[in-house]
Amino acid sequence: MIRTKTWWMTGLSGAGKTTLAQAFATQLRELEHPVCVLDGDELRRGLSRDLGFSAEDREEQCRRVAELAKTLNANGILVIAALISPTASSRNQARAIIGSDQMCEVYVSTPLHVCQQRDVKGLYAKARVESGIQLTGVQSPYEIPCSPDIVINTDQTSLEQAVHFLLSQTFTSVVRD
Ligand SMILES: Nc1ncnc2c1ncn2[C@@H]1O[C@H](COP(=O)(O)OS(=O)(=O)O)[C@@H](OP(=O)(O)O)[C@H]1O
Ligand SMILES: Nc1ncnc2c1ncn2[C@@H]1O[C@H](COP(=O)(O)OP(=O)(O)O)[C@@H](O)[C@H]1O
Repeated sequence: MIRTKTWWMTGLSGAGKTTLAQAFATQLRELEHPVCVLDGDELRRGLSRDLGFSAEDREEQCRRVAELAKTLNANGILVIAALISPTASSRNQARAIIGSDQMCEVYVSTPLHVCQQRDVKGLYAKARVESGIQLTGVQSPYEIPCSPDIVINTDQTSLEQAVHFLLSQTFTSVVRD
């Protein structure tokens, strides 16, 4: 059994958070662990549709997702949160809500130029012509995590390798605990 926890994936838009979160969740489900993916982009279409991308709204988005994660964890469900969570304070707030022992901070460290090349949603192209969109890493800051538990650069690590690494870390930590 894995101790109930939350993997908090932080990184730029296009870094690979959603892709990695979904692939990791699939593997955990195959091992019969109940798991819920909380994706920032998706939650902003419902629960957080009142929020924009000001510094205050981003902090509030992270707070809401952390509260959800805490409740899910308390009900025995593993959580993978995929949020840009651009500031140290937003991630520290999440840790304070979820609990230090439960939260595993995963920095998806794919560099900006790779995210720009991928430009999955066309946001980087839009940011080149619209200065008002406050895109993270372009017009809005992203603070690099100081001491993440895990770092994954999807430019240098395949999806399969990254998921395998996350699984191996999960089971090592169970043995350690
Ligand atoms: N200005 C701006 N900056 C950043 N992101 C933007 C912006 N506008 C729209 N989007 C889309 O919103 C998704 C990020 O939402 P998050 O809740 O993860 O962001 S945050 O943690 O509150 O900063 C993000 O999803 P991902 O690409 O999956 O990261 C974007 O698709
Ligand atoms: N090793 C990898 N891990 C995850 N995504 C990758 C990898 N290599 C390429 N990609 C691609 O990068 C893009 C990442 O997009 P996405 O997962 O939506 O990022 P984010 O959620 O961080 O915005 C996807 O199109 C995905 O197929």
